[in-house]
Amino acid sequence: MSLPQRPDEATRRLVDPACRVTLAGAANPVDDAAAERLKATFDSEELAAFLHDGVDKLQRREELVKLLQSQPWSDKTHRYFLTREQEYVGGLEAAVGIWQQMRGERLSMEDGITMRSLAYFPGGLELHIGMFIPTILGQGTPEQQAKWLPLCNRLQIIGTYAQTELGHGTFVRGLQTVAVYDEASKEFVVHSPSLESTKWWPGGMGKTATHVILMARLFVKGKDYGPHSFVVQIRDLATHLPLAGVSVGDIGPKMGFNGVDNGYLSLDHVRIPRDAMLMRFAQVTEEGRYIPPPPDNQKAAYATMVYVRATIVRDSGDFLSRAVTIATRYAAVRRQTATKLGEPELQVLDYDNVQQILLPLMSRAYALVFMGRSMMDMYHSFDSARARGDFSVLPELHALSSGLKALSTDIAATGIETARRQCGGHGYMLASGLPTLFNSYVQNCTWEGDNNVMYLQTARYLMKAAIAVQTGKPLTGSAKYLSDAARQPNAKCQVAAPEDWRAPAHQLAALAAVAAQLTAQAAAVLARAGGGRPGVEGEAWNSSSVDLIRAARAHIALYLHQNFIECVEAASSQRKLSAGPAAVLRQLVALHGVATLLDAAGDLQERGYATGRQVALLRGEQRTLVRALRPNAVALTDSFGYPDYMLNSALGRRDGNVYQALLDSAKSSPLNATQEGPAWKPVLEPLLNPQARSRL
Ligand SMILES: CCC/C=C/C(=O)SCCNC(=O)CCNC(=O)[C@H](O)C(C)(C)COP(=O)([O-])OP(=O)([O-])OC[C@H]1O[C@@H](n2cnc3c(N)ncnc32)[C@H](O)[C@@H]1OP(=O)([O-])[O-]
Ligand SMILES: Cc1cc2nc3c(=O)[nH]c(=O)nc-3n(C[C@H](O)[C@H](O)[C@H](O)COP(=O)(O)OP(=O)(O)OC[C@H]3O[C@@H](n4cnc5c(N)ncnc54)[C@H](O)[C@@H]3O)c2cc1C
Repeated sequence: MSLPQRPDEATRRLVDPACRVTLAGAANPVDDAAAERLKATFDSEELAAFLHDGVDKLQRREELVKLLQSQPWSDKTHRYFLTREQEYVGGLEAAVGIWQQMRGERLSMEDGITMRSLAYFPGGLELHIGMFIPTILGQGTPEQQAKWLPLCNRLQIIGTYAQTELGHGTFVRGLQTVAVYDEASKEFVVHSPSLESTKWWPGGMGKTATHVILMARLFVKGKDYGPHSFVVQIRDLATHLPLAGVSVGDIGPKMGFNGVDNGYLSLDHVRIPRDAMLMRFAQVTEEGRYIPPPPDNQKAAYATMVYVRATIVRDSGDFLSRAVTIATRYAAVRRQTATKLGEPELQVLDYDNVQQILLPLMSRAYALVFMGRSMMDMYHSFDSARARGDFSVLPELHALSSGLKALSTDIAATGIETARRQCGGHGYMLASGLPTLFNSYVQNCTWEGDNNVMYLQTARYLMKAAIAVQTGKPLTGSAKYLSDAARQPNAKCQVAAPEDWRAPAHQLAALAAVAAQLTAQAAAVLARAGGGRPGVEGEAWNSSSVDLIRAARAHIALYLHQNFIECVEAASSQRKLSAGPAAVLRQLVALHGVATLLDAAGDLQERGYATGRQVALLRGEQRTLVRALRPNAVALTDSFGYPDYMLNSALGRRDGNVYQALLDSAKSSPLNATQEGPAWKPVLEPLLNPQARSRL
């Protein structure tokens, strides 16, 4: 059923005159959405093509959307009304459906990845694709890859990554699952020796996976060599029943992501062949000799975590930009409160407070999108170097990917919820798309390394850099600015007018000053706690962790902003963008710098780098930049290039027809399947129906 957007004539004649004025003033959201696009000062399609690496890629996405919309397994109409079991089965059907389409239509891997993100239906294959295959690729020998990867690619086996246990997630060296080499049979015996050693959390392990990458402590001839990776079959391929000695199941409902069957697993002296240990780096020979990984790659078994953290950084911009798209488009068509009776009500996006929240969030989404691309480039160049046996960039990559994983997911998770709250009551509807987006995103702050713990890994690197600075050693890489800061410990902010704060040079100088101060402070606190001895472990480290995390956050915030500036300047100087989109991106960069600095307003002043007046100028500049960007708000969401099918949001639809979409969605609620509702017979009728009540 379709209702008119404005009150019809008959209604207007019925209502009293005062009310009539308000009703007549109501605007049409579809007109508002169209009018917004006319305000734009740049070509949003050009920017969209740039962000998606070409018009042809965008067109291809449209074709893939059509393909998905024609399939029952990727229909999203009922997505918000599913039971846990339906979600689990549906998530798998979608993943398998995409895989079959790829095979049947001979689609490329890139098409498959795009289809997965368009359909976005997390399920039992997430870890097969996201960690099982990458671990075999990264840590398996060529022979092991040849054995396992074809089976993985044909979905003849399904795997997951089983590292975390009931008792240990963060402290990987504390894992209790063991893999003991038996020289007589040339097998490993994998075993869970305690309740705490039960594997807990691996995605898809509950009811889907047939195999796991098991992270277990390797024992050879009684010696403990710490966590190593093994491929272990847990279910029979013909019956899907657990193999002997394997106890496995689903861990139960979670805050979100319920299509994924996260699982538990306990092993009772299960025997696996020697070649089940992934031996690209560390090896155990037939006769039971342990060959360690190369000295500069002692953490080879942790490499999958570095890869996945890089992909998490990449995805953060994607998720935040979806939320910003929904909230901004809705704020542009939602009207609330007329300043004068009889005047049209204001678009919510024209309220200063809403703009001041949504547009900085937009700038953060763009910054994360660019960061994600750079992070993956960094990972791929490490991967090529690793193939040549060169691990020299790993410490820097680990420090950056850990800190960026933490900061980007903090920004994205907080940002999605902020965006949802800007949508008022309708943002609380699943049909808005925002609650599901938040609930299925927020675990990114925890998995693959809790964010506090990840900041502390970056801090470990920073503290070593701080010690190097103190001893006069030259620094390279992302912490190089610490040497410059040490040479000018009393540098002061040079901003004199509000617009000075737009200059990348002023912004970077201020962010570097904050990061350098917080690093120096953390180093001093750590040294004091350690009785003057520098160290990156133990009680002194623990009692300094608040300062360490602040320092790491500031270091990564600087890195994120610097990357945004460099990417936009490179695109502009290489003429990948024309003047219009380049100018708007520069405004976003400026706003991102200002918003990031405002997050650190206290730190800017605490040690006298900036004055209160300079911070006031910064705040004023944020207002100016937000107002300058306001006409482009909706066009900037268009440049993210999300098809309506992908967003699956009544509020974020491109055409602005939000109220009709909400009503249509409500009508598909299973509670509306009958007029009287499912509680009528068992509960309500005995109470309400006089005849039934008389029978009580
Ligand atoms: C799709 C997603 C689904 C989710 C899946 C999951 O969650 S799966 C489960 C995901 N689970 C998690 O993410 C668990 C999170 N926990 C961990 O990653 C680790 O246990 C830890 C990093 C917290 C500490 O580890 P530790 O106590 O062994 O280490 P330490 O602090 O004593 O440092 C020793 C040295 O190692 C270095 N180094 C460390 N890591 C790496 C690395 N990846 N690479 C390279 N290097 C690394 C470190 O810099 C240091 O170097 P230095 O200074 O000596 O030259
Ligand atoms: C949805 C979801 C899916 C997951 N999927 C998988 C999977 O597929 N495979 C898998 O193996 N694992 C998986 N995990 C597990 C995940 O990797 C861990 O939960 C994560 O690494 C955090 O570890 P933890 O749960 O032990 O937290 P804990 O370490 O118990 O953390 C609790 C608190 O202690 C703090 N803390 C802990 N250690 C330190 C420290 N050294 N210094 C300072 N603070 C500290 C943390 O910051 C946190 O605040 C998943 C988790 C979730 C939520």
